[in-house]
Amino acid sequence: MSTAVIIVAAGRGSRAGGDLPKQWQSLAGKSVLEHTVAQFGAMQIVLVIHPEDRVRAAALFPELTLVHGGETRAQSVLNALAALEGSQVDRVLIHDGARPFVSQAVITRVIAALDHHPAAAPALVVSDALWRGEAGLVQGTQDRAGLYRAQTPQGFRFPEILAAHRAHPGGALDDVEVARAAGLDVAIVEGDEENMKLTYPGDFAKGEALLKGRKMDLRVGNGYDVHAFCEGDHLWLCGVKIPHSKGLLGHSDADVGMHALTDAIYGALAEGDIGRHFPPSDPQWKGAASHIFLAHAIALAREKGYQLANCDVTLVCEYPKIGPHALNMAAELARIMGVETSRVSVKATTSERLGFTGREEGIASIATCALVKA
Ligand SMILES: Nc1ccn([C@@H]2O[C@H](COP(=O)(O)OP(=O)(O)OP(=O)(O)O)[C@@H](O)[C@H]2O)c(=O)n1
Ligand SMILES: C[C@](O)(CO)[C@H](O)COP(=O)(O)O
Repeated sequence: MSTAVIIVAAGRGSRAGGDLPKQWQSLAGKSVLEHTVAQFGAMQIVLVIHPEDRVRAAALFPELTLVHGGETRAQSVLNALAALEGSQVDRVLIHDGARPFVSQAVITRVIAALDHHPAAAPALVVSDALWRGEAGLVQGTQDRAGLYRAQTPQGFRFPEILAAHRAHPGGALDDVEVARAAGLDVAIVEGDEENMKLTYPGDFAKGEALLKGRKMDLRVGNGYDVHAFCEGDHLWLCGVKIPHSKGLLGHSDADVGMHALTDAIYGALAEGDIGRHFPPSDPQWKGAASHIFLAHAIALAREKGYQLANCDVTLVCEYPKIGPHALNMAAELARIMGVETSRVSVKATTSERLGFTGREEGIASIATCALVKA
Protein backbone atom coordinates (compact mmCIF):
# COMPACT_ATOMS: atom_id res chain seq x y z
CA MET A 1 0.00 0.00 0.00
CA SER A 2 1.38 3.42 -0.91
CA THR A 3 0.07 6.31 1.18
CA ALA A 4 0.53 10.01 0.37
CA VAL A 5 -0.24 12.97 2.59
CA ILE A 6 -1.87 16.16 1.31
CA ILE A 7 -1.24 19.12 3.59
CA VAL A 8 -3.52 22.03 2.72
CA ALA A 9 -1.90 25.36 3.46
CA ALA A 10 -3.26 27.73 0.81
CA GLY A 11 -5.68 29.64 3.07
CA ARG A 12 -5.13 33.23 4.15
CA GLY A 13 -5.87 32.75 7.86
CA SER A 14 -8.13 35.79 8.05
CA ARG A 15 -9.52 34.85 11.48
CA ALA A 16 -6.05 34.42 12.99
CA GLY A 17 -4.78 37.84 11.93
CA GLY A 18 -1.05 38.66 12.05
CA ASP A 19 1.42 39.91 9.45
CA LEU A 20 1.60 36.54 7.69
CA PRO A 21 -1.00 33.83 7.00
CA LYS A 22 -1.16 31.66 10.13
CA GLN A 23 0.67 28.65 8.66
CA TRP A 24 3.73 30.85 8.08
CA GLN A 25 3.72 32.47 11.50
CA SER A 26 6.30 31.39 14.07
CA LEU A 27 5.55 28.94 16.86
CA ALA A 28 8.40 28.17 19.30
CA GLY A 29 11.00 29.30 16.76
CA LYS A 30 9.70 27.45 13.68
CA SER A 31 6.88 28.18 11.25
CA VAL A 32 3.59 26.41 11.99
CA LEU A 33 3.94 24.55 8.71
CA GLU A 34 7.40 23.20 9.59
CA HIS A 35 5.93 21.70 12.77
CA THR A 36 3.07 20.17 10.76
CA VAL A 37 5.26 18.70 8.00
CA ALA A 38 7.71 17.22 10.55
CA GLN A 39 4.92 15.14 12.13
CA PHE A 40 4.59 13.07 8.94
CA GLY A 41 8.26 11.95 8.94
CA ALA A 42 9.42 10.48 5.66
CA MET A 43 5.93 9.99 4.15
CA GLN A 44 5.27 11.27 0.63
CA ILE A 45 3.84 14.79 1.05
CA VAL A 46 2.03 17.08 -1.37
CA LEU A 47 1.98 20.57 0.08
CA VAL A 48 -0.80 22.85 -1.17
CA ILE A 49 0.21 26.51 -1.05
CA HIS A 50 -1.03 29.90 -2.14
CA PRO A 51 0.85 31.08 -5.28
CA GLU A 52 2.05 34.12 -3.30
CA ASP A 53 3.90 31.78 -0.90
CA ARG A 54 5.77 29.80 -3.58
CA VAL A 55 9.26 31.21 -2.92
CA ARG A 56 8.97 30.79 0.85
CA ALA A 57 7.62 27.24 0.46
CA ALA A 58 10.25 26.13 -2.07
CA ALA A 59 13.03 27.41 0.21
CA LEU A 60 11.72 25.69 3.34
CA PHE A 61 10.50 22.45 1.77
CA PRO A 62 12.71 21.70 -1.26
CA GLU A 63 11.95 17.96 -1.01
CA LEU A 64 8.13 18.27 -1.13
CA THR A 65 5.80 18.41 -4.12
CA LEU A 66 4.20 21.87 -4.20
CA VAL A 67 0.74 22.41 -5.69
CA HIS A 68 -1.16 25.69 -5.91
CA GLY A 69 -4.40 25.86 -3.97
CA GLY A 70 -7.76 27.28 -4.99
CA GLU A 71 -10.36 29.69 -3.67
CA THR A 72 -11.76 27.17 -1.18
CA ARG A 73 -10.25 24.40 0.95
CA ALA A 74 -12.10 21.83 -1.17
CA GLN A 75 -10.63 23.27 -4.37
CA SER A 76 -7.16 23.16 -2.80
CA VAL A 77 -7.67 19.49 -1.91
CA LEU A 78 -8.91 18.68 -5.41
CA ASN A 79 -5.85 20.32 -7.01
CA ALA A 80 -3.59 18.07 -4.90
CA LEU A 81 -5.62 14.94 -5.62
CA ALA A 82 -5.43 15.70 -9.36
CA ALA A 83 -1.64 16.09 -9.04
CA LEU A 84 -1.45 12.57 -7.56
CA GLU A 85 -3.61 10.98 -10.27
CA GLY A 86 -1.68 8.37 -12.26
CA SER A 87 0.84 7.82 -9.43
CA GLN A 88 1.17 4.59 -7.45
CA VAL A 89 -0.66 6.14 -4.49
CA ASP A 90 -3.63 4.09 -3.28
CA ARG A 91 -4.37 5.85 0.02
CA VAL A 92 -4.29 9.50 0.91
CA LEU A 93 -4.35 11.42 4.19
CA ILE A 94 -5.66 15.00 3.95
CA HIS A 95 -4.45 17.26 6.74
CA ASP A 96 -4.79 20.94 7.67
CA GLY A 97 -1.46 22.78 7.59
CA ALA A 98 -2.88 24.69 10.56
CA ARG A 99 -2.90 21.57 12.80
CA PRO A 100 0.77 21.32 13.82
CA PHE A 101 0.29 19.14 16.92
CA VAL A 102 -1.03 16.00 15.24
CA SER A 103 0.53 12.93 16.88
CA GLN A 104 1.96 9.74 15.40
CA ALA A 105 -0.69 7.83 17.30
CA VAL A 106 -3.55 9.68 15.53
CA ILE A 107 -1.87 9.26 12.11
CA THR A 108 -1.38 5.54 12.77
CA ARG A 109 -5.01 5.07 13.87
CA VAL A 110 -6.34 6.68 10.68
CA ILE A 111 -4.06 4.60 8.43
CA ALA A 112 -4.92 1.38 10.29
CA ALA A 113 -8.67 2.04 9.92
CA LEU A 114 -8.24 2.27 6.14
CA ASP A 115 -7.49 -1.49 6.14
CA HIS A 116 -11.19 -2.03 6.87
CA HIS A 117 -12.97 1.12 5.64
CA PRO A 118 -12.84 3.29 2.51
CA ALA A 119 -12.48 6.38 4.71
CA ALA A 120 -11.53 7.19 8.31
CA ALA A 121 -11.10 10.35 10.34
CA PRO A 122 -10.21 11.35 13.91
CA ALA A 123 -12.78 13.05 16.10
CA LEU A 124 -13.55 13.82 19.74
CA VAL A 125 -16.85 13.27 21.47
CA VAL A 126 -18.53 16.56 22.43
CA SER A 127 -18.51 16.72 26.24
CA ASP A 128 -19.74 20.28 26.95
CA ALA A 129 -23.40 21.24 27.02
CA LEU A 130 -24.48 22.80 23.73
CA TRP A 131 -26.62 25.96 23.51
CA ARG A 132 -28.20 27.93 20.78
CA GLY A 133 -27.68 31.64 21.35
CA GLU A 134 -28.58 34.98 19.85
CA ALA A 135 -27.73 38.55 20.85
CA GLY A 136 -25.71 37.25 23.79
CA LEU A 137 -28.62 35.30 25.26
CA VAL A 138 -29.11 31.56 25.49
CA GLN A 139 -32.05 30.62 23.30
CA GLY A 140 -32.14 26.91 23.96
CA THR A 141 -30.09 23.74 24.40
CA GLN A 142 -28.98 21.23 21.85
CA ASP A 143 -28.80 17.48 22.44
CA ARG A 144 -25.13 16.51 22.21
CA ALA A 145 -25.69 12.74 21.97
CA GLY A 146 -23.83 11.35 18.99
CA LEU A 147 -22.01 14.62 18.24
CA TYR A 148 -18.29 14.73 17.47
CA ARG A 149 -15.67 17.42 16.83
CA ALA A 150 -13.97 16.62 13.53
CA GLN A 151 -10.19 16.70 13.13
CA THR A 152 -7.66 15.87 10.46
CA PRO A 153 -5.84 13.95 8.96
CA GLN A 154 -8.85 12.47 7.23
CA GLY A 155 -7.87 9.31 5.34
CA PHE A 156 -9.30 7.82 2.17
CA ARG A 157 -8.72 5.24 -0.48
CA PHE A 158 -7.38 7.36 -3.31
CA PRO A 159 -9.62 6.60 -6.34
CA GLU A 160 -12.77 6.94 -4.21
CA ILE A 161 -11.92 10.37 -2.77
CA LEU A 162 -10.72 11.71 -6.13
CA ALA A 163 -14.02 10.69 -7.74
CA ALA A 164 -15.98 12.05 -4.75
CA HIS A 165 -14.31 15.46 -4.94
CA ARG A 166 -14.83 15.64 -8.70
CA ALA A 167 -18.53 14.87 -8.28
CA HIS A 168 -19.13 17.28 -5.37
CA PRO A 169 -20.91 20.58 -6.10
CA GLY A 170 -18.80 22.47 -3.54
CA GLY A 171 -19.42 24.04 -0.15
CA ALA A 172 -18.38 21.04 1.96
CA LEU A 173 -16.86 21.75 5.39
CA ASP A 174 -14.33 18.95 5.08
CA ASP A 175 -13.36 15.89 3.04
CA VAL A 176 -15.49 13.59 5.16
CA GLU A 177 -18.56 15.52 3.99
CA VAL A 178 -17.40 15.08 0.38
CA ALA A 179 -16.82 11.35 0.91
CA ARG A 180 -20.22 10.85 2.52
CA ALA A 181 -21.93 12.69 -0.32
CA ALA A 182 -20.43 10.03 -2.60
CA GLY A 183 -21.84 7.26 -0.40
CA LEU A 184 -18.60 6.24 1.33
CA ASP A 185 -18.70 4.94 4.91
CA VAL A 186 -16.37 6.94 7.14
CA ALA A 187 -14.97 5.27 10.27
CA ILE A 188 -14.43 7.46 13.32
CA VAL A 189 -11.12 6.94 15.13
CA GLU A 190 -10.09 8.54 18.39
CA GLY A 191 -8.78 12.08 17.93
CA ASP A 192 -6.53 14.01 20.28
CA GLU A 193 -7.32 17.11 22.34
CA GLU A 194 -3.87 18.48 21.42
CA ASN A 195 -4.59 18.17 17.68
CA MET A 196 -6.12 21.66 17.66
CA LYS A 197 -6.47 23.86 14.59
CA LEU A 198 -4.89 27.29 14.92
CA THR A 199 -7.83 29.47 13.97
CA TYR A 200 -7.95 32.61 16.18
CA PRO A 201 -5.12 34.86 17.48
CA GLY A 202 -5.34 33.36 21.01
CA ASP A 203 -4.67 29.85 19.66
CA PHE A 204 -1.00 30.70 19.13
CA ALA A 205 -0.44 31.29 22.86
CA LYS A 206 -2.21 27.97 23.58
CA GLY A 207 0.05 26.28 21.03
CA GLU A 208 3.23 27.77 22.55
CA ALA A 209 2.10 26.64 26.03
CA LEU A 210 1.36 23.18 24.72
CA LEU A 211 4.83 22.84 23.17
CA LYS A 212 6.49 24.13 26.34
CA GLY A 213 4.54 21.76 28.53
CA ARG A 214 5.28 18.69 26.45
CA LYS A 215 7.64 16.57 28.46
CA MET A 216 10.36 14.90 26.44
CA ASP A 217 9.67 11.17 26.51
CA LEU A 218 12.82 9.53 25.24
CA ARG A 219 13.36 5.76 25.06
CA VAL A 220 16.70 4.09 24.32
CA GLY A 221 17.12 0.42 23.40
CA ASN A 222 19.95 -1.90 22.47
CA GLY A 223 20.06 -5.16 20.57
CA TYR A 224 22.73 -7.81 20.06
CA ASP A 225 22.68 -10.76 17.68
CA VAL A 226 25.02 -13.43 16.29
CA HIS A 227 24.69 -15.78 13.33
CA ALA A 228 27.16 -18.49 12.33
CA PHE A 229 28.49 -18.85 8.81
CA CYS A 230 27.35 -21.84 6.74
CA GLU A 231 27.74 -23.05 3.18
CA GLY A 232 26.45 -20.55 0.66
CA ASP A 233 27.26 -17.87 -1.90
CA HIS A 234 25.54 -14.80 -0.42
CA LEU A 235 24.22 -13.33 2.78
CA TRP A 236 21.71 -10.66 3.80
CA LEU A 237 22.95 -7.79 5.96
CA CYS A 238 20.73 -4.83 6.89
CA GLY A 239 18.39 -5.68 4.01
CA VAL A 240 21.13 -5.79 1.35
CA LYS A 241 22.09 -9.00 -0.46
CA ILE A 242 25.89 -9.38 -0.51
CA PRO A 243 27.67 -12.00 -2.61
CA HIS A 244 30.08 -13.93 -0.35
CA SER A 245 31.87 -17.26 -0.17
CA LYS A 246 29.65 -18.26 2.80
CA GLY A 247 26.06 -17.79 3.91
CA LEU A 248 24.64 -17.17 7.38
CA LEU A 249 22.77 -19.86 9.28
CA GLY A 250 19.42 -19.01 10.83
CA HIS A 251 15.74 -19.83 11.12
CA SER A 252 14.87 -16.70 9.09
CA ASP A 253 17.13 -15.10 6.47
CA ALA A 254 19.72 -14.62 9.28
CA ASP A 255 20.07 -10.86 8.71
CA VAL A 256 22.07 -10.30 11.87
CA GLY A 257 22.17 -6.47 11.56
CA MET A 258 18.44 -6.12 11.06
CA HIS A 259 17.77 -8.49 13.95
CA ALA A 260 19.93 -6.43 16.32
CA LEU A 261 18.14 -3.23 15.25
CA THR A 262 14.71 -4.84 15.60
CA ASP A 263 15.60 -6.01 19.11
CA ALA A 264 16.84 -2.50 19.97
CA ILE A 265 13.41 -1.08 19.05
CA TYR A 266 11.54 -3.76 21.00
CA GLY A 267 13.93 -3.10 23.88
CA ALA A 268 13.22 0.64 23.85
CA LEU A 269 9.51 -0.18 24.04
CA ALA A 270 10.04 -2.78 26.78
CA GLU A 271 8.43 -5.28 24.40
CA GLY A 272 10.88 -8.16 24.67
CA ASP A 273 12.63 -9.29 21.52
CA ILE A 274 12.02 -10.81 18.09
CA GLY A 275 11.54 -14.24 19.61
CA ARG A 276 8.54 -13.02 21.62
CA HIS A 277 6.77 -11.64 18.53
CA PHE A 278 7.97 -14.19 15.94
CA PRO A 279 8.70 -17.47 17.84
CA PRO A 280 11.40 -19.58 16.12
CA SER A 281 9.24 -22.62 16.97
CA ASP A 282 6.61 -21.30 14.52
CA PRO A 283 7.32 -22.78 11.06
CA GLN A 284 5.71 -19.81 9.27
CA TRP A 285 8.85 -17.69 10.03
CA LYS A 286 11.26 -20.26 8.55
CA GLY A 287 13.30 -18.44 5.90
CA ALA A 288 11.30 -15.25 6.53
CA ALA A 289 12.68 -11.96 5.20
CA SER A 290 13.75 -9.95 8.24
CA HIS A 291 12.13 -6.71 7.03
CA ILE A 292 8.88 -8.24 8.34
CA PHE A 293 10.32 -8.12 11.89
CA LEU A 294 11.71 -4.59 11.57
CA ALA A 295 8.49 -3.25 10.02
CA HIS A 296 6.52 -4.84 12.90
CA ALA A 297 8.77 -3.29 15.56
CA ILE A 298 8.59 0.22 14.08
CA ALA A 299 4.81 -0.06 13.59
CA LEU A 300 4.48 -1.04 17.26
CA ALA A 301 6.56 2.02 18.20
CA ARG A 302 4.24 4.27 16.13
CA GLU A 303 1.16 2.66 17.63
CA LYS A 304 2.48 3.59 21.06
CA GLY A 305 3.13 7.17 19.87
CA TYR A 306 6.91 6.99 19.36
CA GLN A 307 9.00 7.90 16.38
CA LEU A 308 12.60 6.95 15.66
CA ALA A 309 15.04 9.74 16.57
CA ASN A 310 18.07 7.77 15.35
CA CYS A 311 19.64 4.34 15.28
CA ASP A 312 23.17 3.03 14.95
CA VAL A 313 24.03 -0.51 13.82
CA THR A 314 27.54 -1.97 14.10
CA LEU A 315 28.45 -5.19 12.29
CA VAL A 316 31.43 -7.14 13.65
CA CYS A 317 33.20 -9.30 11.06
CA GLU A 318 36.44 -9.71 9.14
CA TYR A 319 34.62 -10.43 5.87
CA PRO A 320 32.65 -9.45 3.89
CA LYS A 321 33.89 -5.87 3.90
CA ILE A 322 30.94 -3.69 4.88
CA GLY A 323 32.24 -0.22 3.89
CA PRO A 324 31.17 -0.36 0.22
CA HIS A 325 27.62 -1.40 1.25
CA ALA A 326 27.09 0.71 4.39
CA LEU A 327 25.21 3.59 2.74
CA ASN A 328 22.91 1.22 0.83
CA MET A 329 22.23 -0.63 4.07
CA ALA A 330 21.32 2.59 5.90
CA ALA A 331 19.06 3.63 3.02
CA GLU A 332 17.30 0.24 3.02
CA LEU A 333 16.75 0.25 6.80
CA ALA A 334 15.43 3.83 6.55
CA ARG A 335 13.05 2.82 3.74
CA ILE A 336 11.66 -0.10 5.73
CA MET A 337 11.17 2.08 8.81
CA GLY A 338 9.75 5.06 6.85
CA VAL A 339 12.31 7.56 8.21
CA GLU A 340 14.91 9.86 6.68
CA THR A 341 18.22 8.13 5.86
CA SER A 342 20.06 10.71 7.98
CA ARG A 343 18.54 9.07 11.08
CA VAL A 344 20.15 5.70 10.34
CA SER A 345 23.81 4.74 10.72
CA VAL A 346 25.42 1.46 9.67
CA LYS A 347 29.10 0.85 10.33
CA ALA A 348 31.45 -2.10 10.89
CA THR A 349 34.50 -3.19 12.76
CA THR A 350 36.68 -6.28 12.91
CA SER A 351 37.55 -7.92 16.21
CA GLU A 352 41.26 -7.87 15.35
CA ARG A 353 41.12 -11.57 14.46
CA LEU A 354 40.11 -12.40 18.06
CA GLY A 355 37.20 -14.62 19.06
CA PHE A 356 34.58 -16.25 16.82
CA THR A 357 34.23 -13.25 14.53
CA GLY A 358 38.03 -13.07 14.22
CA ARG A 359 38.15 -16.76 13.28
CA GLU A 360 35.45 -16.05 10.65
CA GLU A 361 32.98 -18.43 12.26
CA GLY A 362 30.15 -15.91 12.18
CA ILE A 363 29.03 -12.29 12.32
CA ALA A 364 27.90 -10.34 15.38
CA SER A 365 25.92 -7.11 15.44
CA ILE A 366 25.14 -4.48 18.06
CA ALA A 367 22.44 -1.83 17.56
CA THR A 368 21.22 1.15 19.55
CA CYS A 369 18.13 3.21 18.89
CA ALA A 370 16.42 6.23 20.42
CA LEU A 371 12.65 6.70 20.20
CA VAL A 372 10.87 9.95 21.06
CA LYS A 373 7.19 10.44 21.82
CA ALA A 374 5.77 12.43 18.91
N1 LIG B 1 -8.57 28.01 -0.11
C1 LIG B 1 -8.06 27.36 0.95
C2 LIG B 1 -8.59 27.54 2.24
C3 LIG B 1 -8.02 26.86 3.30
N2 LIG B 1 -6.96 26.05 3.08
C4 LIG B 1 -6.30 25.37 4.20
O1 LIG B 1 -7.24 24.61 4.93
C5 LIG B 1 -6.86 24.50 6.30
C6 LIG B 1 -8.07 24.72 7.24
O2 LIG B 1 -8.72 25.92 6.91
P1 LIG B 1 -8.90 27.21 7.84
O3 LIG B 1 -8.46 26.94 9.21
O4 LIG B 1 -10.27 27.71 7.61
O5 LIG B 1 -7.80 28.19 7.19
P2 LIG B 1 -7.97 29.57 6.47
O6 LIG B 1 -8.92 29.47 5.34
O7 LIG B 1 -6.59 29.98 6.13
O8 LIG B 1 -8.52 30.48 7.66
P3 LIG B 1 -9.62 31.61 7.63
O9 LIG B 1 -10.91 30.89 7.33
O10 LIG B 1 -9.58 32.18 9.01
O11 LIG B 1 -9.23 32.62 6.57
C7 LIG B 1 -5.75 25.54 6.51
O12 LIG B 1 -4.53 24.86 6.73
C8 LIG B 1 -5.76 26.35 5.25
O13 LIG B 1 -4.47 26.85 4.87
C9 LIG B 1 -6.47 25.87 1.79
O14 LIG B 1 -5.51 25.13 1.59
N3 LIG B 1 -7.05 26.52 0.74
C1 LIG C 1 -11.32 20.22 8.03
C2 LIG C 1 -11.53 20.83 9.39
O1 LIG C 1 -10.30 21.08 10.02
C3 LIG C 1 -12.25 19.77 10.26
O2 LIG C 1 -12.38 20.20 11.56
C4 LIG C 1 -12.31 22.09 9.33
O3 LIG C 1 -13.60 21.85 8.90
C5 LIG C 1 -11.67 23.13 8.41
O4 LIG C 1 -11.60 24.38 8.97
P1 LIG C 1 -12.77 25.51 9.02
O5 LIG C 1 -12.38 26.36 10.18
O6 LIG C 1 -14.06 24.79 9.24
O7 LIG C 1 -12.69 26.22 7.72
